[in-house]
Amino acid sequence: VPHDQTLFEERHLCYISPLGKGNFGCVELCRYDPLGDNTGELVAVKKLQPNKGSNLEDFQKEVKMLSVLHCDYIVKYRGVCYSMGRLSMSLVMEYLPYGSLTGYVWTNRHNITTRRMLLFSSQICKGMEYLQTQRYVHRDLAARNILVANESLVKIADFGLTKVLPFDKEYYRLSQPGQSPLFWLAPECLNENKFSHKSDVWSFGIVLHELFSYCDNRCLMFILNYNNMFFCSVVYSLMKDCWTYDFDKRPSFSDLSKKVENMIQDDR
Ligand SMILES: C[C@H](Nc1nc(-c2c[nH]c3ncc(Cl)cc23)ncc1F)C(=O)NCC(F)(F)F
Repeated sequence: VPHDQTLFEERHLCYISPLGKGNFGCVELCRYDPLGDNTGELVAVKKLQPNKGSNLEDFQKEVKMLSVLHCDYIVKYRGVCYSMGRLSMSLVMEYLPYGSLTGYVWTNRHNITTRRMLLFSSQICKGMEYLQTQRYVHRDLAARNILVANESLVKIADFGLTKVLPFDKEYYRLSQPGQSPLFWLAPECLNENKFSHKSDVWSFGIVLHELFSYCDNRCLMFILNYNNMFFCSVVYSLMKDCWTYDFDKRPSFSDLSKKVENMIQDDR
């Protein structure tokens, strides 16, 4: 029987440190070290806090959704770890050493260029385009949910609120107001609990705003040195496109991908 690479044995999963908390439970940095010689790989392990509202069923859906995604711009699923005799499970993902985009951009705000921001924006668009091909609506696209793999690669993560569109509708209507932080939500989400690829586009506009204001939401420190004024205004018009009130008139992620690619070409 071929060894199941996606099954992690709890006894070999060595806790190292906490990575963060979410509304579901927590994510921890662990080393999966079956040889017991510290040569095992580092992984991010998402543990469900059973009593924290989100139940095992939702968690199992999140695991299933992530396990079928294969894209360079989406955090990689590694597998699951069962404990307490399959009564509880953890989601094992690749560990991205540079952490969340929020922290990365703020820490590196003095030497991060417009070009690199545009590269990150383009990668997020491509990741979202891929999600759209799977009919996934992320519903929580924000800089805090983007991870940095290295100086020139970011990945979309945290599929805890993601929904799959029904086959016959291009939007998902929540039965009651969701848990996404309001600032990132499109008007139709707030007014009608309607989520779609276009409401993810609205959130992408907020991510652009976060990126180009160095994830410092207190003030709009746009990149104001004069040679960037051009990009500043072009980036600003891109954000405004994403914030078109009527979701039918909002650009798609493939439209946005092309626009950002053109801006990167123009930046040569
Ligand atoms: C609750 C957890 N929070 C955090 N995670 C990490 C992290 C570093 N490196 C990582 N590598 C793989 C993963 Cl899954 C997380 C991290 N860093 C800071 C955090 F606050 C989380 O999942 N946040 C959502 C998202 F993953 F999108 F950032």
